Amino acid sequence: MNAPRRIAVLGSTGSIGRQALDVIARSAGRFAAVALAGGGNTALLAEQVALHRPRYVHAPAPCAALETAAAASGARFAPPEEVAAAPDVDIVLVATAGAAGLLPTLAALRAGKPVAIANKEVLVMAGHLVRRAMAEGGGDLRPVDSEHSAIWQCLWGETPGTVRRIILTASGGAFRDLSMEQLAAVTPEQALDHPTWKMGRKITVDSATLMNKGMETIEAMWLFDVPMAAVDVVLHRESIVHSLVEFSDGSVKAQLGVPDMRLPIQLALSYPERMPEPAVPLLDLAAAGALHFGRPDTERFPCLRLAMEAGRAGGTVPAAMAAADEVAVERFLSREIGFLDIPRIIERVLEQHRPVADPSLDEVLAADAEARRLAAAVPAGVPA
Ligand SMILES: NC(=O)C1=CN([C@@H]2O[C@H](COP(=O)(O)OP(=O)(O)OC[C@H]3O[C@@H](n4cnc5c(N)ncnc54)[C@H](OP(=O)(O)O)[C@@H]3O)[C@@H](O)[C@H]2O)C=CC1
Ligand SMILES: CC(=O)[C@@H](O)[C@H](O)COP(=O)(O)O
Ligand SMILES: [Mn+2]
Repeated sequence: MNAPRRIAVLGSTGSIGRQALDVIARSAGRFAAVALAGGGNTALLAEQVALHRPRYVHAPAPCAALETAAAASGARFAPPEEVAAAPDVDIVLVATAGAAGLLPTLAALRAGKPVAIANKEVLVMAGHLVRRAMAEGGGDLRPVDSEHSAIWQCLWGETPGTVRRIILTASGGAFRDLSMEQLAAVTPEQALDHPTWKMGRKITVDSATLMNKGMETIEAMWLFDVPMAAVDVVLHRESIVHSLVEFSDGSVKAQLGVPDMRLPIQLALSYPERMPEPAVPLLDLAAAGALHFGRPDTERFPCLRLAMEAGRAGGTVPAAMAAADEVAVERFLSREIGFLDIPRIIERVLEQHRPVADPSLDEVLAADAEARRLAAAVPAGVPA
């Protein structure tokens, strides 16, 4: 048997990270977790280190249990940017939430590594820098986000230049059937109750506002090198059709499966091979019965429109939007603002943002910091 692929799992304590470790543990030695990086949940990270015995570990503030587990397993503390470029790492899975994924992604691509990219904020903030790092270092991106994994698979074997339209499916999130009046009164607990997927808190709220889908339109532009005009969104309640590609001749291809992230995670790690065994329960279409499709409503869910406009504007606008969204979602989760304040705050921040075209990394980070400051200062309940 071949030596295992050595995987750095950045964000190993999160929803994607934990599922990735499950995929790795079940891979019968095809994959090994050689680096683990978490955030504040150092107790879980310590357990993961004891189980997977990685070479590298990282947490912003390690606890005693993590220090002990690392020493016992011979793991060395190293920052994610160093791990991402280490010669004894074959693939970097970026499953850190938010802006923290940016520097390791750039480091891995500049070092010529494949990056299994779950973190969409990285592409939203700085897709142009990501593509530049790929060109400089020769690294490549393997989409983990379910829709983009679907599109990736639909494109395998197709002739470049034949894509007419990328069609992203959206579940519609927790509040897809609510009126504006009802949306004004929803709680964080209700927002976190996603109808089809089990995910981290931030992305689950983004799904409820349709910001997740908006960010995915920008993610698709950078991953598949298409303009926003070639990206479309269709509502699909069941999350079984993960996305579609329409080709020049009118033919449409889709990828289907049960809503379970272990499949796209596994595929990004095994590429270009498919694993011999399924990572997830098999799809039973007869049991599913009916699949539904519809148009998204940007009146009730303006974040989709805001994100698509930001994607068209480019420069620092998507970075400012993503940063404002991160702050607004955090404020909503801590009950400081209402659900409908999320798009209002983002819109208010974007009105005040002074865009920079083709920004440097420093300019992206400055736009991010300024948008966070502005978003924290917008009071609740202010009309856009
Ligand atoms: N969950 C899903 O099914 C999907 C997720 N994605 C994307 O994948 C990414 C991760 O999502 P998800 O797993 O749901 O998120 P989670 O919130 O569950 O996990 C986030 C991970 O990032 C770590 N983290 C957060 N902030 C920091 C920081 N400042 N520095 C270092 N580490 C940090 C967390 O550490 P800790 O928990 O220890 O604090 C955790 O390991 C997101 O970008 C999301 O959009 C995309 C498609 C599907
Ligand atoms: C699993 C995954 O890829 C999520 O990004 C998912 O797409 C969220 O569902 P929504 O379609 O509700 O945004
Ligand atoms: Mn997705």
